[in-house]
Amino acid sequence: ILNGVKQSIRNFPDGFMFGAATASYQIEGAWDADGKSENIWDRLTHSIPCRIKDCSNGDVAADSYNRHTRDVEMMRELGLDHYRFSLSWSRILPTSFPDVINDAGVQYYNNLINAMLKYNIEPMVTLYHWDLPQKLQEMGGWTNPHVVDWFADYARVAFELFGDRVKYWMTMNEPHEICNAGYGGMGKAPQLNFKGLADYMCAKNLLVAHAKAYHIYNDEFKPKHGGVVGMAISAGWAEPESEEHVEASNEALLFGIGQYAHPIYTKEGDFPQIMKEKVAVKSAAQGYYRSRLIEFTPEELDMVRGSADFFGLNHYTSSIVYRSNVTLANNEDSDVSSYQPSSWPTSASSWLKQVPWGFHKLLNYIRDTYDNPVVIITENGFSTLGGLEDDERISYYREYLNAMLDAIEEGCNVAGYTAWSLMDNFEWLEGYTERFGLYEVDFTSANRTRTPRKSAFVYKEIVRSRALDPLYEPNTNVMTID
Ligand SMILES: O=S(=O)(O)CCCN1CCN(CCO[C@@H]2O[C@H](CO)[C@@H](O)[C@H](O)[C@H]2O)CC1
Repeated sequence: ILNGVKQSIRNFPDGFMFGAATASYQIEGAWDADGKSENIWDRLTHSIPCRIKDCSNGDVAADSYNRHTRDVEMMRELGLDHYRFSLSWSRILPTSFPDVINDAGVQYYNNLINAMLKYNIEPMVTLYHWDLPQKLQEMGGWTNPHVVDWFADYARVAFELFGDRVKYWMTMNEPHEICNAGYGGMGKAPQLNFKGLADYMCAKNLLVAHAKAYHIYNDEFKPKHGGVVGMAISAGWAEPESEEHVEASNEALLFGIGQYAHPIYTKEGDFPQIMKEKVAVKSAAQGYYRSRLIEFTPEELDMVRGSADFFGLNHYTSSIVYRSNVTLANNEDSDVSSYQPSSWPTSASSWLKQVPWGFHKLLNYIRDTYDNPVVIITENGFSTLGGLEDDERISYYREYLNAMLDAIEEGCNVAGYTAWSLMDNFEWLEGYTERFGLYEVDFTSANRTRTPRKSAFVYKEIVRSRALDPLYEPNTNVMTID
């Protein structure tokens, strides 16, 4: 009983998978060690260092390239079922192409995977988590249609190298960040900032590249290894400001999650109809001869439709949306505006507010819009400015897991949950100023000491007991491997 309210313990479904996630550029370091070649984040952080808030970079980061033993120990301390990490394309293929395979780089991933399997921790591998080889960006990167073959060739090498032990694959992490933020804005490398043009080229090429990799796995590797392939799509919930803005909310979701989920997870495939219509009309009005949104060919439509065995979802927060009546800037194709009320609990990240009911609504939306696919939460987590007594992060995890259990009780087919992140890491343009780790990393120490936060002990107990007990108070004196 807490404040007079009975606190009930909630159990997770049998077989539910609990994990934690990281990404190559954010944790590995060793940016040019043992034959790895330059990627677009090396280039951005080295050429314009203070584009990053603290003028830092991932040259060393958490030094996981040299510390996979400690990383696996942390997974064992938490008792994880799975660990999601990404492969560095330019560490495995230094020329970007399969003519040269970098054995030292492959060895790092083999050592990590083999150590995980030794302790029954399921590797969940993301092929691409934003660290494109710089050479490929110089040839147009994701706006160049040839990226489909570049990515497919890289994917086939990864399936050949690790497919005998890795059963859970994701092709891309957060296509919206890759394309809309990286090519349509300044939010991510390469900061091309051609909104309404390069972002749409990226979106189409990325989806076709994803599908090609999916079919390679499905045709050439699944028969002998039996794994699954999906994509980790990021999505915030869009809550209508009032009844009159419900249509604006639907449009925000279609331009957000729908841009990447519709082509893959709906029966008809393709970009959402309203997106195609709005961009075509706006493009014509601007005097473009063709729509700025690049169309799929009929063959591409068929290739992309149904190209996933599960729905990977990265979710953090929500916003309030309404139909804006301001005249839109050029190439702004969705006339929907959004904001986050100042009353919503904050985090160390300007965009991340604690809105658990938004998670519940988003899961119901995915159930209803994409015919209740198997969903794996591939990222969910909370940022602080540091410190080990992270009660806010504990509250966030409990609230979001509670909301997820509500959605599961309403029929949402959620098979697993992955906390972002196992450890503090390079938070892109925010550098090391925002911390997402269950483990704190001391970036001033030579061996990048990892220390469990209070939230690590709480998450460990959730994984051990397969239950959510809002009253559990951990003993944080010593972390053990049980
Ligand atoms: O949600 S709303 O629509 O109300 C506002 C959108 C704000 N976006 C959401 C996605 N986020 C990228 C998340 O990025 C993910 O999360 C981690 C923490 O940032 C990163 O470290 C991971 O690498 C990345 O996969 C950037 C900000």
